[in-house]
Amino acid sequence: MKITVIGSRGQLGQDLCTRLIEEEHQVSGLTHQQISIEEASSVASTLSETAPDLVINTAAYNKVDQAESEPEVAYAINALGPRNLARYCQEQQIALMQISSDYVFGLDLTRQAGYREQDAPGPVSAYGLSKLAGEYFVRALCPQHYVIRTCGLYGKAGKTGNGNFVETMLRLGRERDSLSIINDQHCTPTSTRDLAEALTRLISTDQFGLYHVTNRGQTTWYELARKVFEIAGIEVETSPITTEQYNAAADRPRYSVLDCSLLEEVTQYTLPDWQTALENYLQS
Ligand SMILES: NC(=O)C1=CN([C@@H]2O[C@H](COP(=O)(O)OP(=O)(O)OC[C@H]3O[C@@H](n4cnc5c(N)ncnc54)[C@H](OP(=O)(O)O)[C@@H]3O)[C@@H](O)[C@H]2O)C=CC1
Ligand SMILES: Cc1cn([C@H]2C[C@H](O)[C@@H](COP(=O)(O)OP(=O)(O)O[C@H]3O[C@@H](C)C(=O)[C@@H](O)[C@H]3O)O2)c(=O)[nH]c1=O
Repeated sequence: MKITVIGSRGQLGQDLCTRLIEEEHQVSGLTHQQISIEEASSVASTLSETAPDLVINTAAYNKVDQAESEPEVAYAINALGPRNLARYCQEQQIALMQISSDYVFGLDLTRQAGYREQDAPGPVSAYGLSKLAGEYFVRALCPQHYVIRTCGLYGKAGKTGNGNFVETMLRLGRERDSLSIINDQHCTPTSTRDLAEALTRLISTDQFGLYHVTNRGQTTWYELARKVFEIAGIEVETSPITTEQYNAAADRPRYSVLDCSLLEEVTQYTLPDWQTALENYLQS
């Protein structure tokens, strides 16, 4: 298939390009220097050159706290960007895959079971709201769509690019004597290598729709950080704290674990559990 990956220097973009090329797809990667998804003219001119059968959009505004003070910027990239792409793909009758987030959930404070695709979303942050709007534009405007919700991404491009939680912990764990980390936000951090594998399998099915895709199991940021330190052999004192104690600019879901059984049914593929994924990442 002829595939254009937008955000090709990012964590997911890079691993996805590698995996798709291994499967002998004809891949064009677009960097932020080559396309600005919030500009319809940039979308049309760039995509008419690569002329794909499928566009995969991994580009986004990902600064969750900063989005609270500049929600219009987050909305332009995360909502109007996918809208531009959806319009273009619908006009050209090609397929679009949009990557979204577990942060479209969070409003339900009593939730304790993994979210299915048919569960009602309810974001608690400007970032989450902008990603949800992006999902709706793609689902409403482009019939041949995949919308993928995932969580807590880490991949090798995060070592040098925009960073990730695991890399932040490796750095802070070596720099500081003690760290306070949130222990009341439950989710499933996901390796972009495993996510890229799942998405590569999904596009071979032509089963369009909304999918939840994460590694297996669930944890908290505190437990994840402790596992990072254990695997990396870093000795640092860690204290579990609450979301309120951390007092970030943006609120986050207390529970945003995603149930991935639809993906498993459609692709016959189950992602590794989060601990195995983390070991693979830190050992590679
Ligand atoms: N990171 C995470 O923990 C999670 C991410 N997601 C979603 O997964 C997707 C991939 O995330 P991830 O790989 O971590 O992201 P990265 O930040 O690693 O990569 C995103 C890429 O998109 C580019 N980009 C940013 N803005 C634009 C724009 N306006 N037009 C074109 N390109 C742009 C960036 O370029 P530059 O850096 O040069 O601006 C960067 O190369 C995103 O949709 C994100 O919302 C979902 C859940 C968790
Ligand atoms: C650095 C640090 C963070 N934290 C907390 C803050 C936050 O609640 C949590 C994760 O922090 P981060 O800033 O890495 O991640 P955050 O921006 O909340 O992560 C999100 O990224 C976006 C793009 C998504 O779509 C989500 O799926 C999610 O993974 O860890 C601590 O408790 N202690 C610390 O020392």
